[in-house]
Amino acid sequence: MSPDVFVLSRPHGVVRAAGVVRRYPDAAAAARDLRERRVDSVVGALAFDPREPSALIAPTALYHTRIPLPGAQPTARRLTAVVEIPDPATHLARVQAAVAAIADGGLDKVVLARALTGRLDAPADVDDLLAALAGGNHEHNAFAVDTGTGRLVGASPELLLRKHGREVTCLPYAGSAPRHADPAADRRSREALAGSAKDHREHAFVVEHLRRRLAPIATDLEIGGRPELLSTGEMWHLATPVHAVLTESDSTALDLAMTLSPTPATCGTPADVAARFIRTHEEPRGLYAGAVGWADADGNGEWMVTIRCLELDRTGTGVRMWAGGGIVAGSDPQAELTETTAKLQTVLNALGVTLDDLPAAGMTPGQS
Ligand SMILES: C=C(O[C@H]1C=CC=C(C(=O)O)[C@@H]1O)C(=O)O
Repeated sequence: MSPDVFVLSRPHGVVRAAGVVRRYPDAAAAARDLRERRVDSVVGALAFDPREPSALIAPTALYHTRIPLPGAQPTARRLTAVVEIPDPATHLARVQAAVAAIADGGLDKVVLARALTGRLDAPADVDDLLAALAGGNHEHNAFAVDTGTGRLVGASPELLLRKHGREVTCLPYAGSAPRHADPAADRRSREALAGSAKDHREHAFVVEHLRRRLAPIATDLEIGGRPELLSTGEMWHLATPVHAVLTESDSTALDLAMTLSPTPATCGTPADVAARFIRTHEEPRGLYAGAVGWADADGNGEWMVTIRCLELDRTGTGVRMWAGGGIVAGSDPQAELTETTAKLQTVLNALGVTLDDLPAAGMTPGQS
């Protein structure tokens, strides 16, 4: 298994970290040590709920290369003892409850997630998994974090922030439609998303959150007009480029990640009401739906929204994966369940597990 405690592959290159100087479950302590240059860099994962433990590390060394990870074909595996958390009927009921809460007022958007756990027939090698994830999307996105109890591994397309000096770029994603192998069906799915008022509403909450958090700390703030349509191997998404120049240069990329995360791409609007809804209805998310990335003491770094991911236990056979979707007025529960299944395909494909192997899970493949 890889000796690296952290790997982030992006289209512009790979950042790796080796060795552990210190582990930080407390993100505020890591951010303070980095700001005060007590450590040179911090890598890892911020929890979704700031009150839950993060998995941050001050590593011995950080390495940058300018080439993304090469992709590789997944190794075929079997996943057994599959459990869906919650079961599909409960997820449908939660979506209905969210739509009702939105209709009652006081909540505009909430992102509801579900998890799937199981056991692989052979331990997953993190390097193989990273290569399969990087090979599954045209940007070669992939990440892996040593959490202390296992590995968090995934391929998030969603850039929370990239910071170089005072320059910041973000690429928020929200609004989704599944990809299809048949080009005509794939085009229809893309066009349906482009014309979906519900998905554009869902997307706008994320952009508005970034505007509100960045405007007070930026001299320049440019936000794209109509969202772009971008794709992963499995999904179409609406995405809006954001560019900001920060007023001051003292804050690090980790400080900024903590200011921006979680966005309404994984939590909701208003944030406190959505977070309460999630806490009441869901099992704790841990690291899913937080942020994963690196930051150095010069203030630079890059953080992705922690989606399209799974956690492997120490043995490399116990696996938990998640997918969520934004619920707004007009969301259809069955379509939301299908969307989470399509999003789970990112990690299922990389694991070499097919839906046919999951009859016990009651998962319904997206139409193609
Ligand atoms: C919360 C997830 O995706 C987010 C990112 C893109 C599109 C999303 C959506 O359309 O709901 C979600 O906000 C996930 O993949 O688990």
